[in-house]
Amino acid sequence: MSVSTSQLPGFRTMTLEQRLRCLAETLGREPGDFATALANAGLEEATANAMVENAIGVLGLPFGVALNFQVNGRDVLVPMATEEPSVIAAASHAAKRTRAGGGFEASVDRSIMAAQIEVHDVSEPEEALGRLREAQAELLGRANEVAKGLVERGGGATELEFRALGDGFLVVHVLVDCCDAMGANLLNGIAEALGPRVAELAGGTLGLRILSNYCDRRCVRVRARVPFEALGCSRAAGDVAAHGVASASRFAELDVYRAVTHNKGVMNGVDAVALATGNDTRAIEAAAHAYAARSGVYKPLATWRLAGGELVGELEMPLSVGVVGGALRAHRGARLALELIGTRSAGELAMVMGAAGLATNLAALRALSTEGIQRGHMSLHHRASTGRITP
Ligand SMILES: CC(C)(COP(=O)([O-])OP(=O)([O-])OC[C@H]1O[C@@H](n2cnc3c(N)ncnc32)[C@H](O)[C@@H]1OP(=O)([O-])[O-])[C@@H](O)C(=O)NCCC(=O)NCCSC(=O)C[C@@](C)(O)CC(=O)[O-]
Ligand SMILES: NC(=O)C1=CN([C@@H]2O[C@H](COP(=O)(O)OP(=O)(O)OC[C@H]3O[C@@H](n4cnc5c(N)ncnc54)[C@H](OP(=O)(O)O)[C@@H]3O)[C@@H](O)[C@H]2O)C=CC1
Repeated sequence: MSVSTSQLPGFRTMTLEQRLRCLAETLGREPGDFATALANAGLEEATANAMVENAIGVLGLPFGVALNFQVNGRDVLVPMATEEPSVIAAASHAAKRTRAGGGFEASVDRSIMAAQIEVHDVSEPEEALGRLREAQAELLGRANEVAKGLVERGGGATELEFRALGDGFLVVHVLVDCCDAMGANLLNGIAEALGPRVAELAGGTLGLRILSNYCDRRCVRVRARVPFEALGCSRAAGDVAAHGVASASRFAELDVYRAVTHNKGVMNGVDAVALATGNDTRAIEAAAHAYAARSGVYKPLATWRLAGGELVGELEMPLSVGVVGGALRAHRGARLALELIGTRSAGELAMVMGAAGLATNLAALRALSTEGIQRGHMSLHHRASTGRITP
């Protein structure tokens, strides 16, 4: 379901109950529906006990909504779960400013992940690779028998890759379009099903059979163009802010110590949406930082440039996220988060997550390069430390 607007005037000053009612109205739901969905932090103890081992309860985390987002022309409410004050305000703030340039434009690759099958003790790697290449059709067919459901949805195994790693190691990648799933369990199933035949063809010892979290074929790209005047209370202030953000971005490109913190600011948004929607933040983080270092030097995931009176931001990062399976099977709160975004597509979720990452990055750089981070961030920290939840 789509919302007609992600700008909800006065939302920040409402009580928690008023916010839930306002969201229900905005989404055309019964007042009270959302409160029910979020009861017990959106997760019953009995469900938690079935989800993990040795459970002793459910650990709460603040769950909020970032406003003002427009992604590919569509207004989107962005659910965020985070323990850190000022992240949701920052995202809403930057999203408000980007609206003047048309919001966020995003695109996403197909949901391609690689299942790795490793074989070692291979004495003749070149011959082994030849035999594996000849058996491609057979191996792909077997993979697609395991992933029947995916094939019916228009996905499934699409391609195989073979590499000799040296020292008798060889690895086969089964590339799979996992549609709207994150894909880990799916790919592990495929890797385990194909493993023995791959080892037989390679003439070696079967090793690991597991997906790779380095999903560099499953990237999201997000762009925002912000007119200078939208960045400050006057054209002059906007100019200063735009130049400050572009310079901060350049600093991150030149210095790894800065790039890591810069990317932490990106992940403020990405992880908060991932947590809210029940996605695997460890998988997302591992891939993001490997991608940031893909040239051999750790670089920013998002950059900002000046172009003809506009500040132009671009983010590119791998994102393996799902709107089915995983924690979503059991977690009411996470399902509510997806309902707020109004999507049933993993690609669309990835684009919203990327937009959230670019937004939190912009807000942080704008604050850092103008007044400094302490005023905005610490005033909200102070509010949290005094326990004042509602204004
Ligand atoms: C905190 C702000 C937004 C204040 O900024 P401000 O200019 O004082 O805000 P404002 O009162 O003028 O409000 C502007 C908009 O911000 C939002 N907003 C503003 N306040 C609230 C609030 N209380 N509750 C909800 N929304 C809020 C809201 O959308 C509001 O629009 P309005 O509702 O008025 O139409 C700004 O200073 C900011 O963006 N700071 C950056 C904060 C940040 O990045 N925090 C993350 C923690 S620091 C970190 O982890 C990362 C870092 C910094 O190390 C990364 C890096 O180094 O790159
Ligand atoms: N290294 C890692 O990152 C690892 C992560 N994990 C965990 O694995 C979980 C994610 O695995 P994943 O395989 O995504 O989840 P699940 O196995 O929970 O769910 C995926 C299944 O959902 C079904 N499905 C229904 N609708 C769709 C659709 N539209 N698109 C795609 N699939 C659909 C498919 O089954 P069917 O076709 O039969 O209907 C598919 O196999 C996460 O909890 C993650 O933390 C686990 C191991 C390792």
